[in-house]
Parts: sequence; structure tokens; C-alpha cells
Amino acid sequence: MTAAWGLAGHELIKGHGTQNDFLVLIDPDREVEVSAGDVAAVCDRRAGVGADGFVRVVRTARLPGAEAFLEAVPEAEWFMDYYNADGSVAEMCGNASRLFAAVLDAEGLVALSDGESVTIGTRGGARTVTRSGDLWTVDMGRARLAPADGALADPREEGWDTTVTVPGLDGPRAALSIAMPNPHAVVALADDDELAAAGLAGLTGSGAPVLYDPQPPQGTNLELVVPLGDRLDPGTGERVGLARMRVLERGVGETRSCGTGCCAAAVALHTWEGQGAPEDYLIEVPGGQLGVHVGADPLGQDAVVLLTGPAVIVGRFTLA
Ligand SMILES: N[C@@H](CCC[C@H](N)C(=O)O)C(=O)O
Repeated sequence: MTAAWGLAGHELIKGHGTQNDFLVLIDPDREVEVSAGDVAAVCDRRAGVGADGFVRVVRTARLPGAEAFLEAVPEAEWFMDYYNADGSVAEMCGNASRLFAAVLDAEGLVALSDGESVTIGTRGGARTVTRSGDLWTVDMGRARLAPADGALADPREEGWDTTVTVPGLDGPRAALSIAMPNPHAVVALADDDELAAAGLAGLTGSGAPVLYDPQPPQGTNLELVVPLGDRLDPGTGERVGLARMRVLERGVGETRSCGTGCCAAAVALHTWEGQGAPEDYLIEVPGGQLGVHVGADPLGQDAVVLLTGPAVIVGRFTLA
């Protein structure tokens, strides 16, 4: 007996970025029917292959309604068609975008030597990924404050715009909402004991028992962050902010890393510290460490957040 799914017979690539793992389908001409049900089935860790997300590599020109986007960014030949493990779509995935570039190179679709870049399309806009040996840096675009309805006039003043109640942690906690452009709510915790006490394991990343007030209309990813101060970078002499983080991803559950989540956490840390805050951050997640450059004014009009980390291709296989 073989599994009954619409992706039967297709080759997939398995890979990860700091253990945020993905299944990648190469479908340049958009010939494969990808349904939410099939994505959920193949991402299931028991009955399927198992992954936090599913990515289709497709030519941007093959997407319905992509003309205006391609006119604005003609170099974005390839589009990252990204799905969460439950089959829902998301605007952006930082870890998958590094793997996407590594797969383009490994599959011979775009040759990327050290120092070379590729611009890809995502639902959140164009993103440029640059190779530096085994590391990849993604230009994540602008961070935006995403205050929930009825929130504070300028959350930068207070440092928060919403509250979240997390199993295992007492009381509602203040959270700052940041869009990368996918939604994130960042909560600062006192120490590692609190981080360990948060009952994220086994949650689905959708709805109760994590309660937001007000409820983010499109749902949100949740980052629990322990600030660890900073250290001097011996190379640049600049301060580097340090933090440890756990994440509950929308449409997935707790994952071992989240690239957009690390960016949101770094922007929140910078916002909370205010003027003179570090422009670079190292965020430790259960699956490794990611570097985030936020610049001096990460929420400014021209700001660009940069995410740096590894991308690992684990193998290729064919679905029965
Ligand atoms: N793991 C990703 C984020 C994936 C999307 C997220 N679950 C959402 O629904 O917004 C990352 O590395 O950024």
C-alpha cells in the first residue's frame, strides 16, 4: 500500500536552515497541483515525510497575476511558493529563502559562487540572497510595526502593543508586534528558567491555548526572547547584541528556528534599548544561531534588515 496523495511520484529535496526543515519541489513550469491537503500530508512527521514547511521552486512568470511584480523586479526569475506545515501560505520564510538559493545553485538553475547573489520572488516581495561560503545572507527588506487594532499610538514609546498569555508563564505578557512582513509578536522573558517553562511543545501554532489581546487578525508567530546583553565584535569593535529564543510558528507549532522570527526579535531588542543600541545581533535558537543586522533605524523608511545563516541540503527522494 502506498500513501494516497496528489504529489505521488514527484521528487522532493529535504533540507533545513538551523533545523527549521523544509521539503522542496522543483516545478519550474507550475505543472504540479499543490493542494493544502497534500502539503499537510507530506509535512506530517508520522504519516508523511515530515517538515516545518513546503516550498515549490517555480518560475515567477508562471504565476497567475505576476506581470506587475515581474515588470518591477524583472530579475526575480524564480519564486519561492512557500507553505506552512498545515498547508497555509505565508508571506515570507527567512530560513527557507536561504535553502531556496542553495537549491537553485545545487540544481543548476542559477550558478551562485562565493559573493554572488540571486533575487527571488516571495509573497512578501523580492528578496536578494547572497552567498558567502556556506553562509547565506538574505536582504529581508523593511521591518514594520504591526500594532493590533486599538493598540497604543506609537508602540515604540511603550515597547509593546499587545499582550499574550502563554501556557506555563504567569499572567499576560506584553508583546511587540513586528511584520517581516509576516506577523510576529515578540515577548522579552527574564531568564532561561522562564524560557524553559513556556509550554510551547505540542502546540499547533494556531489558536488556543496561546491567547492574544487583541487577537492578531491573520494570526501570528510568537517569539519568546531572553536578552543576554552584548559583546564586542573583535573584528569591527562594534557591540553585538545577544539573545536566546524559542518560537511558536503560525501554521506549524514550535520549531527549532525561525529566520523572520530572529529578525523580529532583533528589531524588538533594538527598539527596546533605544538610541545607541547594537546594529548587529546573534540570536541563539534550539537549532543553531542566526545573525541579524538591523542598522541604526530598523523601522525607518529606507531600513533593510539582513539575515545570515547556513542552508543544508539533506537529500533527494521520490514520493511513492
Ligand atoms: N520559519 C520561517 C517562517 C515561516 C512562516 C511562518 N510560520 C508564518 O506563518 O508567518 C522563517 O524562517 O522565517
